Amino acid sequence: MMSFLVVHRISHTYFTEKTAVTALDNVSLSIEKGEFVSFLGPSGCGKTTLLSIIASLIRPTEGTVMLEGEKIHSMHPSVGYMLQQDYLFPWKTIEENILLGLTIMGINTQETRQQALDLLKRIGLKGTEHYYPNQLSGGMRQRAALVRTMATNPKILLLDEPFSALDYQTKLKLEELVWQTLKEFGKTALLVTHDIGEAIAMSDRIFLFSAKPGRLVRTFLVPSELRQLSPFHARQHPAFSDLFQFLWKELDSLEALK
Ligand SMILES: Nc1ncnc2c1ncn2[C@@H]1O[C@H](COP(=O)(O)OP(=O)(O)OP(=O)(O)O)[C@@H](O)[C@H]1O
Repeated sequence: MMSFLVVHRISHTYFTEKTAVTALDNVSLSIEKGEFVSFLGPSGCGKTTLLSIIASLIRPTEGTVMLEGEKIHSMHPSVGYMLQQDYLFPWKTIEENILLGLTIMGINTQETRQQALDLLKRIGLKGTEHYYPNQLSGGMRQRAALVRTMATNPKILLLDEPFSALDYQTKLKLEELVWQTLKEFGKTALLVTHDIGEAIAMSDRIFLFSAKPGRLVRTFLVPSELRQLSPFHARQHPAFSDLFQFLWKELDSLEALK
């Protein structure tokens, strides 16, 4: 049976006037429904490029992406994207920001509105509906961005370093919240991160990339005792530090190659 998401022989070269940069070289991988995977690798290994290709923001030089057996060509309502910056519109309230996605997708109904506002309450933003983004902290804004991404009920969430601009404490709390929310709704998620600990704490599998050109080097299955635990608890498990050290060495040797 075909996997939920299939990335097949993707290569991508950015052409500028003077140069050609091969960001990805023949990357193939597949992800199952409900899995949480991370892309880990040195800076410039093409993680963001691959995410943008999956989101159809970039058309790859070669290769295909299939979601549930169908080729993805253009921006797809089944794919939700969450970035390092929240990209909330400053002139719209939190509620308006969240409902905007529903309107754009043509699914702004009483039911979808209610679901989005319920999720907003559940993740601790009750009472902020009529605030403007600049009246909230960075962590609160990222939570609002999560609700906005979830509101359209995407089948897969692409998370491009959504925690990296936050202070450490807020980051740990948000990792926990995102993990729990996605598990509860049975979502499939793909996280781009530089942070080895974050990748281990959140993922079922980790894809390790090398840079220049970006290649998929190895895939690691996170041990089941860690996978069952939420990120906060996984970080305290003895198996966490073993895997951390192992991945640290792997990444270090890839950095040395640069
Ligand atoms: N629009 C662009 N035009 C030209 N080159 C680009 C463009 N976007 C990315 N690149 C190059 O492609 C390579 C991969 O970039 P990408 O942003 O995908 O890597 P990354 O692994 O996400 O990096 P980081 O972890 O630093 O965000 C880099 O060498 C980068 O300089």
